[in-house]
Amino acid sequence: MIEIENLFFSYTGSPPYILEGIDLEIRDGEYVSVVGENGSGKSTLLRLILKFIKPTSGKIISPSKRIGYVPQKKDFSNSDFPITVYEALNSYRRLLKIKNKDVIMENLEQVGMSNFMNALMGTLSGGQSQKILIARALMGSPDLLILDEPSTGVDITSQKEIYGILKKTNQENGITIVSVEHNLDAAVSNSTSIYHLLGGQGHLCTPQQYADEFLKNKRKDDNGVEL
Ligand SMILES: Nc1ncnc2c1ncn2[C@@H]1O[C@H](COP(=O)(O)OP(=O)(O)OP(=O)(O)O)[C@@H](O)[C@H]1O
Repeated sequence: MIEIENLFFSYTGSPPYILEGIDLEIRDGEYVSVVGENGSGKSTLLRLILKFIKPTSGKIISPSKRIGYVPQKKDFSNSDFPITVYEALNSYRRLLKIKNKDVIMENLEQVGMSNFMNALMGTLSGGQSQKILIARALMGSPDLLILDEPSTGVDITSQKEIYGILKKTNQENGITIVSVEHNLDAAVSNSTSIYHLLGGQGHLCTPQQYADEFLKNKRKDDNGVEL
């Protein structure tokens, strides 16, 4: 469980705050999508949960020891430093001090990328590289998986596959997921809860409530007619 109590945060340490009095409980096994406008503090909240940064005031209690993290999409097309999928995952395996090399294949299979072991990272599509980043994040058998916009820059087919992988990871392997989402339909279809950040404050709701309260309004034109 992650417990956030009366959390305030600003990058300068003084007002104005990006996050103001956040109270949030995420139970084990949940799949929470964090949504909100650009600049509303979604990635900042993830960084706080990951302990990359500290709250200005308030508390975050997260007993998770093994956290997998999928950062915002990276560009691997740097031909000056070609690295294969295997090499990328193997160096991460060494970093985590996992002795058994089989984890590389097991995790590639889990994301449907076992045929890409020898492919250069720079040659992968956006969706394929995102799946490799998910495989990497799953390598240490995390109990908590944190993702920052998993489907941004990814084609529609790969998006479906990625959400399928995440849903399976959550439902079958019981891994808690906290994911920043710009894809609001995916957030509604896949999550168990949605955390909506607005004006520095957050509101936890069910996917159905979010769809009813917010998505419906977004889909109306300026005259209130549903699009
Ligand atoms: N390292 C930083 N130093 C100072 N300000 C920052 C830093 N990172 C983000 N900010 C500011 O904090 C605010 C929240 O940023 P954050 O990236 O958390 O928002 P977000 O909701 O994830 O946005 P987006 O949807 O555009 O990714 C923004 O005003 C941003 O400019």
